[in-house]
Amino acid sequence: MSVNSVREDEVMHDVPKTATLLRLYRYLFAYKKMLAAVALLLLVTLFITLATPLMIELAIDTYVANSDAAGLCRLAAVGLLLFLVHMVCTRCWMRMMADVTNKVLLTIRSQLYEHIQTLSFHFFDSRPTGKILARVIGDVNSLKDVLSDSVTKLLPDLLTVAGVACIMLVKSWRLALAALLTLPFLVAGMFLIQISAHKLWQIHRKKNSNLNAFIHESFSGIRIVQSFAAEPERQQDFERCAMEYRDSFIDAVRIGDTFGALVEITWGVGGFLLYFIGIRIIGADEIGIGTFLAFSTYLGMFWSPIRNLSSFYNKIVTNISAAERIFDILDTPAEITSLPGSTALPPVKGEVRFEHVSFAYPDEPDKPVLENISFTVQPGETIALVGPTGAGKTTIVSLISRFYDVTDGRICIDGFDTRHVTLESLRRQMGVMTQDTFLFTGTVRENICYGKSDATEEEMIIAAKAVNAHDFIMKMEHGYDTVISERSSQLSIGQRQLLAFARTMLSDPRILILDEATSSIDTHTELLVQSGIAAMLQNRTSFIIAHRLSTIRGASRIFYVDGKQILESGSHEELMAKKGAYYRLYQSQFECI
Ligand SMILES: Nc1ncnc2c1ncn2[C@@H]1O[C@H](COP(=O)(O)OP(=O)(O)OP(=O)(O)O)[C@@H](O)[C@H]1O
Repeated sequence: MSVNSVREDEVMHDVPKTATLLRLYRYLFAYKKMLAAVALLLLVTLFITLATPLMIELAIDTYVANSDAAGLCRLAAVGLLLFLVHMVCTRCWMRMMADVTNKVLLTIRSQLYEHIQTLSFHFFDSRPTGKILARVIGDVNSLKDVLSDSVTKLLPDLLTVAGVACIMLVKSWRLALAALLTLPFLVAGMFLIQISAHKLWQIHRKKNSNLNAFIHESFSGIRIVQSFAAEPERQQDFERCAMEYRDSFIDAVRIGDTFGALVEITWGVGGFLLYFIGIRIIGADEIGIGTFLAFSTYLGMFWSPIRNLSSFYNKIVTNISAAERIFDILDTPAEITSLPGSTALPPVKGEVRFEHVSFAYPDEPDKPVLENISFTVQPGETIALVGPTGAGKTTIVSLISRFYDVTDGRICIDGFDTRHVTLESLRRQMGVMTQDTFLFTGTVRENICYGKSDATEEEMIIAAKAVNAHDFIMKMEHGYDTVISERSSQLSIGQRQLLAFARTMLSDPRILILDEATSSIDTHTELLVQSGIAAMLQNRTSFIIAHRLSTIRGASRIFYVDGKQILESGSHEELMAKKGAYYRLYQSQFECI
């Protein structure tokens, strides 16, 4: 199976940067009215900013030159008023933009989460969970600045540059051209730099993802790490991942920094050309001192937004790879979905029929795990699946819940092809319990009612009593309101299983799939678990990957799975009498129990 590991960089499809950017901006355009208001406020502030040097020019060349104190005071009053308007407008657009940006991030994150939930097991099988976390959390966060700066910096800076250039051209086209002569060099330089910068930021995002995955994996498996005293090795691996992360960051930042240097150089040369051409070629006497002063201020006003634009461009190059990674997941098709025209599966009795089913995992289509399997299980039957490890027992039960689609043949529940009924209606009638009993952080009550949130107190207690969970729950500090954590170290393995049984019992599935845990638990809990299982099996069709002797013997039929087939099927007595593969397995494994 090709699995992307914590040590391996993810493979991404190349998507044009402009396409990614436009797709990102579509989220912003959903807030057109707010953006229009922000743009209006920005225009007001821009107008005031652009008018300031003209007011200075007016003050010096007219009022100061003519010693007009009254005129100067009137101009100062107008200046103060404009300053206040500028301040209020700035506060308003900043708030509105922060609001829009946060709403967009929430939308993207929700879409990601919703989409990832629909993805098949194949998606989760093929990458570490930490890499998924990196996309939902880190990558989404890094879009924040791009989104907000696109409106608050890009728009005013572009308008400022255009406005200043126009004013400069109108006032003295020769001075303006002299000052802006270096601009084409800047644009060409930035284009060249961004090619390598984008690649380096893509690498950095992948290293960030590896580090996330490593940390997630290490702490999820901390018990194994500690029990093998493997902390030093893990530490070394961590340092390697962290160093790769750091180095990739330094490489990317270094090249990103050249954007700034390029702007400073072109700005400096532009300034020199302004003074050189202004004084030496045009002649200082042709230009008034006020005009020269205004021009110098405009030069700063022109290059300062250019510097902002270059750092914004740098930000886009830095973060576009995060957007690419987000859209990469959003574009991953949900392989297992309700097909168009699917109808809801009506409440079933529980007949399960495999018709010539073959199956290969999506990553290894040439290696079939099951070949041409056919059987029918009647409602209420208990089927024990046994066989050597890797034979395909888990695969068979995964196909019943449609966690994967069959490669060939079909699976019917009460005569309905599982691919032609809605996924929700199918899975709502199934109870799947794996060996790894997963409990959510929350109260015991929330965990039991997970599949049936509207269950009454009485229903919940009946379910817990039926599987022998009630007594130990009542002994817990707060009974059903005791908070347990995902790992719930305060619960034994057997108790965790009993809680999971109660959860399944309450949801009352017509078809139960149970991967029996082999873990050893104390004799008393073992007895409770056994009778819990017996209670769950009543009145429903059950498939159990069986390890317990009591389950195997009590099953209606046993399927011995091996060589991609169900080699033998029948009751315990029938298969023992046959003296075949099941008999040998039983002799070798179970006689010693
Ligand atoms: N997600 C997967 N992708 C690719 N191959 C897989 C996947 N899961 C299992 N396999 C392969 O399919 C085969 C059957 O696996 P399966 O888990 O069904 O066996 P099993 O009989 O349940 O084994 P065990 O008793 O050890 O749990 C094995 O060869 C296994 O390597």
